[in-house]
Amino acid sequence: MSISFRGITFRYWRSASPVLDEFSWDVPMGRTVLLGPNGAGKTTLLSIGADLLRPKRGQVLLGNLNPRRRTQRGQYRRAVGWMPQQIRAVPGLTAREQVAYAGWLKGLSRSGAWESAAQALDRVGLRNLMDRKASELSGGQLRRVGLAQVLVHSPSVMLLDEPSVGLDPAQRARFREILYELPPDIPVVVSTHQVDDLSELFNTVVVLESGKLRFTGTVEDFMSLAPSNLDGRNAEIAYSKVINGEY
Ligand SMILES: Nc1ncnc2c1ncn2[C@@H]1O[C@H](COP(=O)(O)OP(=O)(O)OP(=O)(O)O)[C@@H](O)[C@H]1O
Repeated sequence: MSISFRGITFRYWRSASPVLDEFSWDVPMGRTVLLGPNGAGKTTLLSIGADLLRPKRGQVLLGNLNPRRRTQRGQYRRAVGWMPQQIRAVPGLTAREQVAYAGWLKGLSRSGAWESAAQALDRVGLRNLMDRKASELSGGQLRRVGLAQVLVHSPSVMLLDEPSVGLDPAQRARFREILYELPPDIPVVVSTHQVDDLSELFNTVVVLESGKLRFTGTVEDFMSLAPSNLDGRNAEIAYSKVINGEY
């Protein structure tokens, strides 16, 4: 299912200027990395996609589903997998209960959510900790619970806000594998500041700055903005060129 942002204008309460102004973007299928400086509007954009923030003007559509229509809102939200920057432990729940609860909220049956939670936690490498209270997990482990909360209900679109921050190298590698295993025919948007392994992982690069799309293209197009033979710094150079308007 395709997701698109159409003419979105969004301003935080009491802010002088909008974060997004008449912003439009058709999110491509496959894995897209969303880059951009601090404050560019990445979290705001993804939160609108997850229907957690409501734009003043414009709309976001998932196929024909419009979350502004009350009758379609539930279906829209169930179809979107959203991983926020901060994952909170639900007090009193184990990791498995927390993930199962997320699955149940997204429309799975109780027993389906329970089974699916175990599988999702296994995928993120937390099988042996799934009966531990979520509040007793480390920050990195809790982030993996957050990812499991997305995987548990097999969504039609995934919006992941800085999902690999705080993961140790082995878990970061596992995260890359999970991304790689996702079906190619759903849009997956990953906001990140890490540009080290773009070409292995992503189909599309998007750079957002001051609420505007400064670049959108394939990883090859993006990397070609930097001169060759830079020993792995190509993505950083390409990113700087886009941000400095040098291409
Ligand atoms: N709750 C809020 N109230 C007012 N302004 C906000 C709020 N949240 C974010 N902003 C502002 O909106 C702009 C976009 O913020 P946003 O968090 O979307 O950026 P970002 O690209 O995700 O940044 P980062 O890379 O630091 O996570 C920033 O100028 C920020 O200060």
